Amino acid sequence: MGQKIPITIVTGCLGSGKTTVLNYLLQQIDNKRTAVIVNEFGKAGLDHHLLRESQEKISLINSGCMCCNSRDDLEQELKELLFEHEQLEEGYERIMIETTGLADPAPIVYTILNNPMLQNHFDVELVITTVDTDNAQLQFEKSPEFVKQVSVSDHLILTKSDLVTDDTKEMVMKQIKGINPSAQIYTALNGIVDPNVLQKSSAEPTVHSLPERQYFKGVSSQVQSISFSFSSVLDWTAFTLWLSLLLHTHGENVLRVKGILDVGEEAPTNLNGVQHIIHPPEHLDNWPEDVSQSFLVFIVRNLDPMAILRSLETFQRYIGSDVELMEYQESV
Ligand SMILES: Nc1nc2c(ncn2[C@@H]2O[C@H](COP(=O)(O)OP(=O)(O)OP(=O)(O)O)[C@@H](O)[C@H]2O)c(=O)[nH]1
Repeated sequence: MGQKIPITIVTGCLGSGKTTVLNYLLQQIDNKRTAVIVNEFGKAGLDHHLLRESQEKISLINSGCMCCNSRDDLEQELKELLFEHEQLEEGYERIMIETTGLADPAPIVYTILNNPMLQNHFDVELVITTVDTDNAQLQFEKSPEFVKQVSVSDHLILTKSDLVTDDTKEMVMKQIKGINPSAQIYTALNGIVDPNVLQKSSAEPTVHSLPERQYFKGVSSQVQSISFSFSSVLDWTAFTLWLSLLLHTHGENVLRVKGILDVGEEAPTNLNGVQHIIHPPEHLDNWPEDVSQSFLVFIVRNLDPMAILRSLETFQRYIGSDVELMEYQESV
């Protein structure tokens, strides 16, 4: 089997600038080797037309929101792209999926990870969320999807900052850091963004720069993050058993879990999960700079983070290492 084809999911609230950013990025990369799947809500899809000018291969899934009811479509679309990929002299280098503004990205990731065939050929490498700075305040308060999109993202792109004051931009920045301290933040002006936004950083996840506690109201008020460190090598089997039990019971409320774990090999294992979905763990080549021991970060909603600590402490005998609380952050 060849290398897996990386998938980038671009999500963000309705009208937050996903298509604008995607259009720009497609002009910056070898778009002949990039396939784009656009999922639009409603029968008359528009974004794929906007993208078509810059793009050879573009598919539209418009039977509804992909996270709710179009997962079969997505599966089918990816299988077709794989078939094409194998026919092409130089196959696809990357697949980009633009979701509807209503989408919770987690089920999309789940569709891919839950299908052995897709899992063998595709790797969900990045989730990118566009954040409309002008509307972010309202979305924090009113849209649980928005909070989920921010929570599960690797990279966040602040859009439309030309429409707001510097103070508003600063506040939105603090709010999104409060929800997802480890995401990297970029800014786009009318879609123009640093193309490195498409590169997964080797330093992710980062828990060393957790921001100060932020205060704001809204849906995000129930979102909290907590991180732990481990003093010695972890027993991987016991650890995954513990994590499976936790996610089985509380998966809905665990928006994100990330970690760098020492499981007794030369370099650590990168753990990455979105809600109850855990990506296949990735063996890193080296320890990232500034990281010398295992750590784990959770972003949770409606779940007492201290319950995770207590549970870990109960299990630490089996996991093989003492656990220590690193950071605890409430978004309220
Ligand atoms: N002023 C300003 N307008 C922007 C910026 N980025 C995008 N827009 C505009 O915002 C509107 C919505 O942008 P789209 O890229 O269509 O947003 P979208 O997220 O793809 O929209 P949906 O697919 O409907 O969810 C368009 O009119 C864009 O021109 C920006 O940085 N500044």
